[in-house]
Amino acid sequence: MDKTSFDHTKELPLMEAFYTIQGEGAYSGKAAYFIRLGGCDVGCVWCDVKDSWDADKWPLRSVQEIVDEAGNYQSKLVVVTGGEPFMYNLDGLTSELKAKGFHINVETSGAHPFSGTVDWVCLSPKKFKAPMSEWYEMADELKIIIFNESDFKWAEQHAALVDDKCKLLLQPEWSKQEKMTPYIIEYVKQHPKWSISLQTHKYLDIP
Ligand SMILES: C[S@@+](CC[C@H](N)C(=O)[O-])C[C@H]1O[C@@H](n2cnc3c(N)ncnc32)[C@H](O)[C@@H]1O
Ligand SMILES: Nc1nc2[nH]cc(C(=O)O)c2c(=O)[nH]1
Ligand code: SF4
Ligand SMILES: [Mg+2]
Repeated sequence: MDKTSFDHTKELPLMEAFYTIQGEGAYSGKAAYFIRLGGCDVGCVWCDVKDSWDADKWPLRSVQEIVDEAGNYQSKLVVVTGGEPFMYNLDGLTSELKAKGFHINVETSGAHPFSGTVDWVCLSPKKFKAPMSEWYEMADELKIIIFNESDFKWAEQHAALVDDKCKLLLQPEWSKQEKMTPYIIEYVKQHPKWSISLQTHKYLDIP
């Protein structure tokens, strides 16, 4: 059966959902409820959540249940991530979250079309499957993962496509952070339109 042949507005494959501190990007340090949908076809060699890739591994959960559980915590900030959340039509999930008063941030590679209603888009383009063009004008932050030195060029190519208000972030790939962070520091000093984003949750040892 086609993995995506169900009504996405009613149910979605949920890998995990957890209340934590946003570790990355502009909202770093803010308490947030994370909804991690299963399924991704982008195939980043360094992905830190490869377990998410096979959507069939994760149970379909009703959108209503997912949203109800989000309501059990103090923060009204939700981060929808994955896997690649836009493999699915997010109209149902996001409209239910909005109805409950959530501020919705999404983490995406941009490799699939946009759907739903969201408040903040973190676009993290991947060489393995580049973003669709519609994402550039929607991005509130552009978060480029620096795995090797060629990624600085990749970063600039994407910075040229987003609009002026978009925050520009360089984030070291976790396994390469000791090697690449000094290059990122120097790059940001030379090109101050960029900021460093660290995966602070990994340093804090929280989810
Ligand atoms: C796991 S992805 C899920 C959302 C979406 N598939 C994406 O890639 O944007 C969440 C964020 O983690 C970043 N990320 C994944 N693996 C990483 C790693 N090994 N080091 C640093 N950042 C990583 C991604 O670039 C993305 O910004
Ligand atoms: N604390 C925390 N912050 C995050 N920011 C983006 C994450 C993700 O995997 O999408 C993530 C995550 O997995 N944990
Ligand atoms: S797009 Fe995101 S979830 Fe998919 S492989 Fe890349 S980092 Fe992992
Ligand atoms: Mg993560």
